[in-house]
Amino acid sequence: MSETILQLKDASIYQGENLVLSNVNVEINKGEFVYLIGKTGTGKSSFMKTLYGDLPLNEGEGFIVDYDLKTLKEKDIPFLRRKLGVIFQDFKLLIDRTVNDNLLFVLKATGWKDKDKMTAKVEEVLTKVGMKTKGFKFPHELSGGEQQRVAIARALLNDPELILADEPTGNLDPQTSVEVMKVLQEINKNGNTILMATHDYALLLKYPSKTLKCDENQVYEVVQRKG
Ligand SMILES: Nc1ncnc2c1ncn2[C@@H]1O[C@H](COP(=O)(O)OP(=O)(O)OP(=O)(O)O)[C@@H](O)[C@H]1O
Repeated sequence: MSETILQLKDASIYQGENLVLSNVNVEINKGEFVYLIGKTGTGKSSFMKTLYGDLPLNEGEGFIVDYDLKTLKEKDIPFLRRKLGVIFQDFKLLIDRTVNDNLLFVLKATGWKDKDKMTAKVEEVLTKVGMKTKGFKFPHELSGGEQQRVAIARALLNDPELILADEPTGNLDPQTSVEVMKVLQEINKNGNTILMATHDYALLLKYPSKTLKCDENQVYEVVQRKG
């Protein structure tokens, strides 16, 4: 039987007083790669933010990696985020330290203590994204695509049950986007569940997968045409 990683039932998503999405019914199972598409302003980021606890869920039901979004407390959020790997359009790397130190910083902040294990973990995740030899570099010494690979490596540090990627290729040229996408596909093949918001239809066509669309305050699954 497939394991449910995310389930929203009749959920409404708000930005303050404004209703962004209503009657959201979405289920994501372990191992799936799911796109979230929709025009600008239709609520993709708000949807993602609700999932990682940046926006509260006040209406409907929402369960994500064993957390109930409806009863989520402020103090639970860091623990929820440890089970999620979040990737943003603008990478969000710390610019004042090397790639290795960016990753070690996250491990320390999430309670890792053993130096050897930390070094081994950093090497493991950098290897997964093809950046093993670049750990000594500072973010500004890397291309956009390389910085995004590091951000993906960072998202993998605590073996997340679900990766939420909000427009991860939004700042990259088409060729680099495909390279980053290949990394995400590889990670998915190795068992990680991924939800990726994007407006890059070229990627969707090249790597077809289950697709959810935000439109007119609704989220629904779209069937991709073949050929
Ligand atoms: N901080 C905020 N406060 C109030 N309203 C907001 C806020 N952020 C977004 N909104 C509104 O919520 C709606 C959905 O925005 P959201 O950013 O989720 O869309 P999106 O689909 O991710 O767009 P984009 O592709 O441009 O990132 C929009 O009408 C937007 O104006």
